[in-house]
Amino acid sequence: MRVDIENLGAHRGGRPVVTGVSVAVPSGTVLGLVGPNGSGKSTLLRAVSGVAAPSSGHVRFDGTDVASLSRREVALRVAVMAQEHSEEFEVTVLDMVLLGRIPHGHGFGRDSDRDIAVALDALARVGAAHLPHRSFSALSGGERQRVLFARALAQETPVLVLDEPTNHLDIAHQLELLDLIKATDKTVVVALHDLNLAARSCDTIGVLVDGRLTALGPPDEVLHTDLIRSAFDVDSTAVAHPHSGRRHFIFDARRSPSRHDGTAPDPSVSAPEGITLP
Ligand SMILES: Nc1ncnc2c1ncn2[C@@H]1O[C@H](COP(=O)(O)OP(=O)(O)OP(=O)(O)O)[C@@H](O)[C@H]1O
Repeated sequence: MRVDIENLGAHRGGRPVVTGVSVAVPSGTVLGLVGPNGSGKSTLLRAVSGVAAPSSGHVRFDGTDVASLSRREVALRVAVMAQEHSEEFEVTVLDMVLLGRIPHGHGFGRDSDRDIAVALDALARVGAAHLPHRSFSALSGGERQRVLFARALAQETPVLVLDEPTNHLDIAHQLELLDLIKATDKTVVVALHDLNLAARSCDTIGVLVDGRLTALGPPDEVLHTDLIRSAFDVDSTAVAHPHSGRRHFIFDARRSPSRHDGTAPDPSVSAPEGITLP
């Protein structure tokens, strides 16, 4: 399912925090959103998933404006994994994943054999096949995160909106989850903080700074040392991965905050021998 974000604006706490964002996400591709803390990634994702109405612009799923859809119609199209979770109530892991089946007319004890099979399969896909009868509130942060991703998968939607889904995950589970995202035929919009993992996992990268999309394109075109310096105030060195040849960043130092001051790249910074700068 194609997702079109058109000239989107969004408020938070009565204040505009996202302005004029336009991105077309072709069906089956992964758009990664990166940007500093507070740059508006979660706010944009809330608007894209229909959780909060945009203050201006449109989000369309295969041409249909999200604003024209009922909550159930939205939930049949997009599954959301939010950053903050308030799911502290006592439920088993299996029941938590079965909540993803509610838009299909099931859930709350009316689960069919298929619903349970879908939920167990989703748990197996995120490496949580051993957890279904545990209490959700007694899980570790990383286990919870994987269960919530399983719930999103169990919703069987063509679109996934994921806000920092790798939070709390150990490196093996980060890679596993991102590989699952990459392998799925779903359309995915995902906020990520790790630029190297984002480059590895996303077809397109959008960089948000102060609520505006400052760069958009394939990872190799968008992510470079100047961009990292201007968006994050961080000096970095780009190296070619010895096996894949893919560009990889080593983060050298936090600069004193200087965003938007037009600071030119420091000419004294050069590549160590054997290292390729972009
Ligand atoms: N509930 C809220 N009420 C008021 N302002 C909010 C609320 N949530 C976020 N904001 C503000 O909106 C702006 C954008 O926040 P948002 O959470 O979208 O950024 P983000 O890029 O997802 O950040 P992070 O990387 O820290 O998760 C920030 O200035 C933030 O302080």
